[in-house]
Amino acid sequence: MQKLTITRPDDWHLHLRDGAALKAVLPHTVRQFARAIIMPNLKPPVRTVADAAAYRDRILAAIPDGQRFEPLMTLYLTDNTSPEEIIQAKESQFVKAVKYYPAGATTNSDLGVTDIRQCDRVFEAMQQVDLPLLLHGEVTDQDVDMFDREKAFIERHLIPLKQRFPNLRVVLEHVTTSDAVQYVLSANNIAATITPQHLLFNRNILFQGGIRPHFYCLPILKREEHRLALLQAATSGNPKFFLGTDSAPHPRNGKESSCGCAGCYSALHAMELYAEAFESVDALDQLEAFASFFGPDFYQLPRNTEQITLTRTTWRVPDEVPFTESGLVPLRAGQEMMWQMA
Ligand SMILES: NC(=O)N[C@@H](CC(=O)O)C(=O)O
Ligand SMILES: [Zn+2]
Ligand SMILES: [Zn+2]
Repeated sequence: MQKLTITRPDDWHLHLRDGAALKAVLPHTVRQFARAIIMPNLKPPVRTVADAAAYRDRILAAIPDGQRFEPLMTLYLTDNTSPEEIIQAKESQFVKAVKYYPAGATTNSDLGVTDIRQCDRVFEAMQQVDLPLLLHGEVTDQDVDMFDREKAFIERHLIPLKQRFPNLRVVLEHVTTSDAVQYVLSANNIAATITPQHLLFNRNILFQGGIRPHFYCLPILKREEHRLALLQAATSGNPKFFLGTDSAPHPRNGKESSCGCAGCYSALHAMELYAEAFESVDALDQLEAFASFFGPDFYQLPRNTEQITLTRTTWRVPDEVPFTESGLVPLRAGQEMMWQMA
């Protein structure tokens, strides 16, 4: 195949940041995606409908002239989120989900939830108004090995949560293990997003010839057997698995540091990265449903009607793109790509 034309996709997990960073990265997403679920982990986080409305306006103002893009907003769940805020969120129409971060699990999660069982009144309201819950599904317990934190989250928190709220619609974000795939397949009212890096790389890439901070994200890359399980899930045609890049820009000096930030920048070339992953298992015919159908179906939104085209062309990922005071290193910087968006 030399050319692939599909319905314009959406990104169901995206970090756009704010200010100059937002202006630098948004055009990359807008070039490919019609809509995106916008993560609320700003500093300070997007905690209320009023915060989300203001952030949405800043995003809309940063869209390049003549282009169209719809930011789908989320609220950042804290110990203090009220059921009333959930009802207002649903009524707002532009808040599409609530995001749970365990306190301290990942970038800007300090104000996240300290004990998920304390949020039951909020989950009750979410189940009632049918507002999806998005999970950063990792425990933070220091006694749990870094590579087992997703599995432990499912066992300790997600299974009990689904028992308490069977009708609450949940997205287990950026799944990284075969355990997560198995669990999502086995339960009702749950879906999962999958990133390009977790489809393309296993944890070896983190240490290939030296330590490689630009492949460091959370949840961390896992063993090859897990990558293969994710690739199988993404290309299976099962609507429970859909596209969410988790593109998470950090300045170069924040990544190349003695204590580097977690997050891979993939918005520059997300669809090209996914195309490569799907082609590696001869499943390009499944890309459209994963990227453009299953996400809107889960969120009960119309599918896009425009199309995009990817062509088989070799090009080199830039070493860096302009960002803030320090540049931004995209995933796979300096390497050759096989697909290009027309
Ligand atoms: N994925 C990451 O490694 N980082 C994300 C946060 C997140 O999605 O956990 C970020 O905001 O930088
Ligand atoms: Zn996360
Ligand atoms: Zn994320």
